[in-house]
Amino acid sequence: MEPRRLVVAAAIVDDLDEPRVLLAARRATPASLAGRWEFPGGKVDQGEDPVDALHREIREELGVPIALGPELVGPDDGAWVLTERYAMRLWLAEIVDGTPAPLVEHDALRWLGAGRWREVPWLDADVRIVDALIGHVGRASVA
Ligand SMILES: Nc1nc2c([nH]c(=O)n2[C@H]2C[C@H](O)[C@@H](COP(=O)(O)OP(=O)(O)OP(=O)(O)O)O2)c(=O)[nH]1
Repeated sequence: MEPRRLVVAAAIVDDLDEPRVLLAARRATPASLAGRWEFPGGKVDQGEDPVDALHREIREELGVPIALGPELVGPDDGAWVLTERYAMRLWLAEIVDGTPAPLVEHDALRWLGAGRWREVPWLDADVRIVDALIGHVGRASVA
């Protein structure tokens, strides 16, 4: 079987030192995923460094530069298996400059406030990752 293709994504928060608000993005494509929410990001190109790929994807999708915080290390060799075809690595991040916009692939962005991080219909594979993120951030105010 082919190894899973690596996807990289960002859990963009208002403040890396004290995260309270999380940015979720609603997929516009493909039809099978449209209307579900995810962490912005995308596939790592052949030979591309994963961190470089993440900065590139966020620039393309949201139009803003980000600074990365810690990685939310997953249980599958450090990654989070999404499907038979994809596994994802996820970093906490904050926006360095500007206002994000749903430029491609997404048709809405939403800042989820404290206590509301589960309140959108995340992609199936993301539900346990959101739970882990809440545990990692580890404050009652976001749980
Ligand atoms: N970006 C992202 N993809 C996710 C998440 N959860 C999840 O199951 N996926 C799936 C959806 C897609 O099948 C795959 C990532 O593909 P993508 O469409 O975001 O990749 P891309 O931006 O490079 O798109 P493309 O130009 O290659 O079509 O991973 C998530 O939180 N963020």
